[in-house]
Amino acid sequence: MRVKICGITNLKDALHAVECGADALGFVFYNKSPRYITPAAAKRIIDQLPPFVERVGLFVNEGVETIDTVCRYSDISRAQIHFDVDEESLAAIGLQTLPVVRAKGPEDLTKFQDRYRLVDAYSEVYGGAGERLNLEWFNGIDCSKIILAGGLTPENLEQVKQLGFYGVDVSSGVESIKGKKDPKKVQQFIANAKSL
Ligand SMILES: O=C(O)c1ccccc1NCC(=O)[C@H](O)[C@H](O)COP(=O)(O)O
Repeated sequence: MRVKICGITNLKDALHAVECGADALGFVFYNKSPRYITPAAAKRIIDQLPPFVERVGLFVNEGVETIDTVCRYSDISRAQIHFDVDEESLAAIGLQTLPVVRAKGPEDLTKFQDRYRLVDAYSEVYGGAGERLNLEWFNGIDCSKIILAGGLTPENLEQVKQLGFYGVDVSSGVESIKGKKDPKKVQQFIANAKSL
């Protein structure tokens, strides 16, 4: 099970998550988020990371040029797209992408079904809301290219064991306050995910 720790705002949390085995770190470039980080601050963190860590930049309602510019400057390896896009728009972005499905019901789970995608619970704040999805929606769905997000915690990860997700993503469920990760929760979340 791959693990993304999202909403990284400081070097200490970034290095701790990597030491615990995180496969990816998420950097929120949406300035209305309590986890917002500037491209310059993200670059300072990313420049200190060891090899083989996916650096995911999160974008809400940004144009291709902005996405490309920020990702190139901050050394982001994949752009996570939190707004409605089609395949043509994704292809125009100059690096690997991760489309986000903000699911309101099971009918949303087949969007981008041939792609690796992050499936999150729909929320008005675009993400990081701590809201769960109904896992029954995934029964009978090929989850091998889905990264599950939304209200996950070290304690509730067990519930997703049988569904065959490619990975899991978490932000608020491993925080002490918004924008600050709790080291013990991060360590437990990653250990539990890797044992599924
Ligand atoms: O985390 C945020 O504050 C955020 C703000 C705006 C767009 C996306 C955002 N996060 C996206 C993520 O991938 C979160 O990790 C995902 O929504 C799960 O969050 P949580 O339910 O808090 O684990």
